[in-house]
Amino acid sequence: MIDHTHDPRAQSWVEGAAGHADFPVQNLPLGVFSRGDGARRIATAIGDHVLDLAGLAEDGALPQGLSAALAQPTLNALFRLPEADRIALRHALFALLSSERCRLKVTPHLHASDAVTLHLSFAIGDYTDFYVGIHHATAIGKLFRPDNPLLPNYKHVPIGYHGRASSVRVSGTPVTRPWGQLKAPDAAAPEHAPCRRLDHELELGLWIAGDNDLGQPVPIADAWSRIGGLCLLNDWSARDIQAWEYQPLGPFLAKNFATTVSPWVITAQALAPFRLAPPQRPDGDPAPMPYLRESGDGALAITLETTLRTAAMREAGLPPHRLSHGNAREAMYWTAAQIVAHHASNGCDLHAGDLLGTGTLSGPTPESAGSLMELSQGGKAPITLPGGETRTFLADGDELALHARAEREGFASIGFGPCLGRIAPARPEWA
Ligand SMILES: O=C(O)/C=C/C(=O)CC(=O)CC(=O)O
Ligand SMILES: [Ca+2]
Ligand SMILES: [Mg+2]
Repeated sequence: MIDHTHDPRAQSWVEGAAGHADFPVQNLPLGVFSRGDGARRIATAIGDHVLDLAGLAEDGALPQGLSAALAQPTLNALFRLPEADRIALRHALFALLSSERCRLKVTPHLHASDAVTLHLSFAIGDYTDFYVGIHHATAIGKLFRPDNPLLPNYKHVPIGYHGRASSVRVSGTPVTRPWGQLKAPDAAAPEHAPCRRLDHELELGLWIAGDNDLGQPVPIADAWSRIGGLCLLNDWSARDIQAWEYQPLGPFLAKNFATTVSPWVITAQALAPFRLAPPQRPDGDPAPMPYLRESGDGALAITLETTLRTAAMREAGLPPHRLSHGNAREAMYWTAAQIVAHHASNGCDLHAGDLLGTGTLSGPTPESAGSLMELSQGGKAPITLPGGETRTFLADGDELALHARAEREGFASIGFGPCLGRIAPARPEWA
């Protein structure tokens, strides 16, 4: 059901918010900010401002039952509450920000976005990364396993691996080039050295809401109610370390040195109008098993983009260069709800603030590839950048940014805000 918070004609009185590219009043994402040495506080974004929800709640301007959760330094407590509470919060914020009469009450709690620091929005209990991008799985499979690109289980079971929550950081945190055991494709023996094939992976992150007890699966019909919201996620990947270490147990140190997420949680409520029918599965593909069978609207009308700006480009005043563009609907073989239902189908308990990555979201065309490994064809086809530099993988000083936008005819489009990381040089040798 579409409610009035999605009315494309609605506008906020906050200066610069009407028609804002990312944060018009139809978005109302949730996040955590601080000012100076101040404490972390929960906020929403409106135009080029953040609105302090803890402050508004202290003034009694938000539903009373939310005050304790809104006084926390993370979103965990808020996303442990029933979905109805976050719907009530969205409606209250929409009313406060779209009605001119509320200007006096709200204004003291608005802060310019460029005067605040944004933080990781949750204390992340667990992080799991899936592999739902079938075009990515096929392309990267060819590079890692030329004889055996898409493994026979892929179209039956959503493949995933357990990631590492401790090294997830918010957008803007530098990413230090990792050391590792690695083996160049043509080398006879492995060595211990800084990664030479540092890559990004363009993914969506799902923030889990609510809790299920150990032993209690999540039926597919309930899976969307367990998705609190989405963010962008960059699963930085050391391809030379990965190629050497990943068999037989899967990614380990090639992936867990850093994962970057965008700070704002684009809520499930904000995304409701952007849920669409998934693309038809090709003829001959197996139907999903009953526990994964979803009614009609599991795909997401979200466009995706990756940009790169090197140190030399910054120095020369050149803008970021678009590396890829595509969309989530075309990229995802399994939906957000299917990976939640699958994850809990053995009784695994998922908790508010857990993070699930979709897997790399590459489209079917070369320009929509979600990693440099694909864009440079395994390092064989260097990419030429404005200014004349070339890249196969990331160099020190490179700044890689992911962007996403939910877009659909008849609705105000809403942005995610960037998910960005700059590569810092490897540490000096320590051993
Ligand atoms: O095909 C492989 O062996 C490995 C692929 C990955 O890099 C794993 C991964 O992180 C999943 C993904 O992002 O799609
Ligand atoms: Ca990944
Ligand atoms: Mg990672």
